[in-house]
Amino acid sequence: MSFLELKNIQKSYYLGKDEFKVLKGIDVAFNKGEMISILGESGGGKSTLMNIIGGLDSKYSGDVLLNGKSLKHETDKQLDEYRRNTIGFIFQSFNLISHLTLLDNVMVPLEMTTLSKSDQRKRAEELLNKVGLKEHMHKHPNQLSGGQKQRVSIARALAGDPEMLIADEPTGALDPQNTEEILQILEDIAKEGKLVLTVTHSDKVAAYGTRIVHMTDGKIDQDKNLRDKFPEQQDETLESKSLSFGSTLKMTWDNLKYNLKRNLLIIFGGMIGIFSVIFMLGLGNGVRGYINHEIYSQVNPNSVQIEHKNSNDHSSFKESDINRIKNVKDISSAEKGYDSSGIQFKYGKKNAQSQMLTTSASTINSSNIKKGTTPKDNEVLINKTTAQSLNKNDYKSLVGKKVQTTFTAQKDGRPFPVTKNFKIAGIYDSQSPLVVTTYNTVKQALADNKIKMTTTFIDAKIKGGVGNVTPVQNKINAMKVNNKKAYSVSGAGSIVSTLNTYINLAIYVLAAIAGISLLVSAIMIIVVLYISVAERTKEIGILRALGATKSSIRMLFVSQAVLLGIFSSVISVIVGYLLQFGINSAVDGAIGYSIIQITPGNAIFGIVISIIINLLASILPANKGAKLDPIESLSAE
Ligand SMILES: Nc1ncnc2c1ncn2[C@@H]1O[C@H](COP(=O)(O)OP(=O)(O)OP(=O)(O)O)[C@@H](O)[C@H]1O
Repeated sequence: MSFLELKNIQKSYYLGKDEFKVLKGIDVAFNKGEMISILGESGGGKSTLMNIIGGLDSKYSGDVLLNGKSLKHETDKQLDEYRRNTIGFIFQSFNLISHLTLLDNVMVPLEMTTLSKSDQRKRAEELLNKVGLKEHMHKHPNQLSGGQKQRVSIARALAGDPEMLIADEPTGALDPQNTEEILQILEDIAKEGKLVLTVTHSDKVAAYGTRIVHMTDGKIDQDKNLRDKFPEQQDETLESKSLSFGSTLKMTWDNLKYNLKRNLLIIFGGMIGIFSVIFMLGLGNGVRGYINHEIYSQVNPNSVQIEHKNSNDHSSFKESDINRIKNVKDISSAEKGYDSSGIQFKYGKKNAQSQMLTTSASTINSSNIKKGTTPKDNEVLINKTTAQSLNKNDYKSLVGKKVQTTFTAQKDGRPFPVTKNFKIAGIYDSQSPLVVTTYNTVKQALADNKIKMTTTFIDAKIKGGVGNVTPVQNKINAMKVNNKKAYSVSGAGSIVSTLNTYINLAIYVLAAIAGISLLVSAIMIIVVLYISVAERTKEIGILRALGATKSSIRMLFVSQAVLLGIFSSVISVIVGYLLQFGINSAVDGAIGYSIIQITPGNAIFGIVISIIINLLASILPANKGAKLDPIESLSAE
């Protein structure tokens, strides 16, 4: 059984409906240790035959048998494997990958073997040494002479330890001296027991082989042994695998570095979109935080007051009302409350006024109390403006002092002024002109005037964040007593909550507008990748010839897009944080608040969205690259 056997191989090309028969029935057998020169007229079908033998073309009739096993009807994957394991290609135009160093070019087939990284490198260096180029291994192909390039391509063809070498016009572009040297290397390879198939036009080159096969008009018309073939050797071959993700990534990385300026521009373009989104979100967080901070410093948004739905109803709330409110989910407490408008103070000769007396201490944020504490029985908490009216020079000294306080109550359906001396428990600084005291204090003051205490509102507190306020308010507003809506809720929380909804809406609209530039960068990535596929068509052909699978080619472009996305977004995040630092340092002094707050969540969102967009943008170009025909790609200029 021969190593390689061709049986009645026929191949036609079609131009429209016209059939051009190129191979018209090739029957021939080759063995390892042979150095075969394929001679023939130009256009006789030699390259077409080599493509079939090399597993690059599977559209033919007849059969190619390798060790008796047919190559036909094989899947793409099996043909990829066949090229990796069995074939090494050497081309007339060398077909080295220009953005990789010599070492990396030779490493490509080795990365498709199961050898360890260090063994791969060792073997690549040995092979470069064998062809006399070890000291040039860090150069790029464009820094070499033609003869040197061909030697690199021989080293690369041998790297995967193939059983057969296909050399299509290997010396076509070389001077006589280099031709001689290359042929010597090819002969040495045959001597090692490999099958070497060399396509040539030159009789001189053909004479170097052990056998000449001549083709005319798509058929073999001469098959002549020149000398004995070299002995076959049974040595272990390298086990192959498809290109690993890491190797693909490294190739992409090398390509990015090779086209550095262009890629920096693309990264910059992508950055604009991601940066705008991250920055808008950060600014939104800052503005929302600032507004909330300002509001919360004045009031407690989780404190609500429940009044009668009917504003003409001045009746006292009952225990049953309080229990009803207490049972509402997320209400942490509900207490009797009293309020009255139009408060007057007298301290010595000084008078002052305040808008409202309330028993709801929680409406005042305790952090705003400048001096003293919240009031106990027979005490009041007043605001700074009121205190300053009573003692301009040293308002804080009023804490602990007694002031005459007058508020208006209802007696027999008429307004009735109630006057009593209360101790000032504390002074707070806020714009709300409230006077706070306890329920019992009011009750006692009214009793002194023979007035029955009325609970004018229910003072309730809501658990959790400000987000709980609106739902709880809605529930209470909807509650019915005797089939009628009974309560009306007021408090700062619902305003804060509504305000936040509007601010969030504005942030998302702004971020979405900024996001339009992401669409632009996605289109940019699509265009760039299509250009990249066009530029790297030859490289795709080379990689496919070396046994890379379609998915490896796809991965090459997907990883290019993803890497670009990672770089743009990570730089955007860094720039965003730097700008945040700069702006906040400048503004902090003026408003006492960090107005830009990019959260880790925003940063991660930016990076993830950038990767997803680039990933999606890479699908079409990457598929185009993967589907390219290896033979056509190899002939790309
Ligand atoms: N993709 C193709 N579509 C149509 N015709 C093709 C295609 N590839 C090759 N041919 C034709 O097939 C014939 C054989 O081409 P092939 O390249 O195999 O010849 P060759 O013997 O290698 O020639 P040369 O020595 O000049 O390289 C030629 O006439 C060529 O024009």
